[in-house]
Amino acid sequence: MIYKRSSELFASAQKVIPGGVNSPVRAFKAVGGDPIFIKRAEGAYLYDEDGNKLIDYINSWGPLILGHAHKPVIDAVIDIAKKGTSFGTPTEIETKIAELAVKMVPNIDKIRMVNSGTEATMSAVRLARGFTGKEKIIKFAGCYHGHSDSFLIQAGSGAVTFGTPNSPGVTQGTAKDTLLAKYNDLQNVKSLIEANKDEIACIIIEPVPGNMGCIPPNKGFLEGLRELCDQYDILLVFDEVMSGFRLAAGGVQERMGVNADIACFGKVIGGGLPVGAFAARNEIMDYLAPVGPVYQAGTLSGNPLAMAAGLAMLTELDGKREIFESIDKKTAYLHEGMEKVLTQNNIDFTINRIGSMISVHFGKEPVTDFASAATSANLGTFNKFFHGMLENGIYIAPSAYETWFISDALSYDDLDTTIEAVNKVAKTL
Ligand SMILES: Cc1ncc(COP(=O)(O)O)c(C=O)c1O
Ligand SMILES: NCC(=O)CCC(=O)O
Repeated sequence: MIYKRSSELFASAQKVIPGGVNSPVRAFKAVGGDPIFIKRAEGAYLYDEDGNKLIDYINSWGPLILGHAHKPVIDAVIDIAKKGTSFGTPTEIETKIAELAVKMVPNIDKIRMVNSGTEATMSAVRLARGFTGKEKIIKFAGCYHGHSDSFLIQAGSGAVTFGTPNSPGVTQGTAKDTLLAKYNDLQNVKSLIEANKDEIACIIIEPVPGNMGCIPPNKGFLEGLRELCDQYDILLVFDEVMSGFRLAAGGVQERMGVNADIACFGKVIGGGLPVGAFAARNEIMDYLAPVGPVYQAGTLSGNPLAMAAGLAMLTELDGKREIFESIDKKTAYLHEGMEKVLTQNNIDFTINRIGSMISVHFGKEPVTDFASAATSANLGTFNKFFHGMLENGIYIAPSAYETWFISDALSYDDLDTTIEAVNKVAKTL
């Protein structure tokens, strides 16, 4: 594959944009080489500026669960854009998407729209603090909740990929209110709570983490957190930015039957436009301004284009619930296929999967938390794997700490092509 024009565009970008990218994970800094500039995309495929066609396993980092340029979403955006792009007033479509989200997600009465997953989690924590009158929060090492200050403590995703899980710029004052727990370790959480009695507003968690690879929660772990939260009067915040409207119509709350007090969304809920949201039962949501005292706002929150894209996406998912089964089956097929060829090629690996979240780790040991994800990251092997896949026309995240984002636009032929590419690349590892 030739990436001449991409490299030229990257050279120009670097002069005026830090690192040439508007979000660090897009850079290939961890794997080496220049990022690929995309010209257009359709269904399961990206077409880059040099005319290469790639099978896409990033899908805009999750939102495009039905593939690129999905017609109902595109049509909805075009239609509404002709009527104006933003009014700064309430619009009917905001109520429509809220009604649909409240219907699809268990255990929520009201939802507030924001512009990103970061805003959703940041606002959820403020709400939890306001509601409980307590200040500390517990987060888990390796979980990523966006880039607001409280969360850049042992954060996953790009923060760990680029070696800054604790970012400079976060004050000591803020950092001291974020207590760090080990994922899948209930005893550790309990000790933290005991040591900070009556001070913890919420536990925030990716109920199925995707930002240290995909890590399934151990049996009883989420249930145990729910019990601890009930026992100690702590709110449980599920960050479902990645898992929401993906692992089930109602996210992890539905799929695993554990209720959160506040659920955060992003990615799929915006259909590829900038949307985040947080939701809870009335008692909690009515603590928000203008009803309650906790302030939260946004000039472009509930933007008509974004709401139209999100509504079209959720309408598709709600109307065709079989999509969730279809995408799970495709991911299971990919899982089995990759497992087979990696085994045949004597590669040390672990594949983690729940539904349509999957990650390949180049180590034999189980990957159950941040420490084991880091041990199995084997960056040298991963980087070779990444570039080998790319050379074979397969685009996966340029980081050993990301889940693959599967879309239902992938055909079984695409999956076979991918498995064959894994087979070829495995011989070079
Ligand atoms: C679980 C999780 N929470 C929050 C975020 C932040 O979302 P955004 O990038 O839209 O700010 C992300 C994605 O990056 C995420 O994966
Ligand atoms: N796992 C990280 C993401 O999904 C977010 C992408 C970004 O930060 O650009």
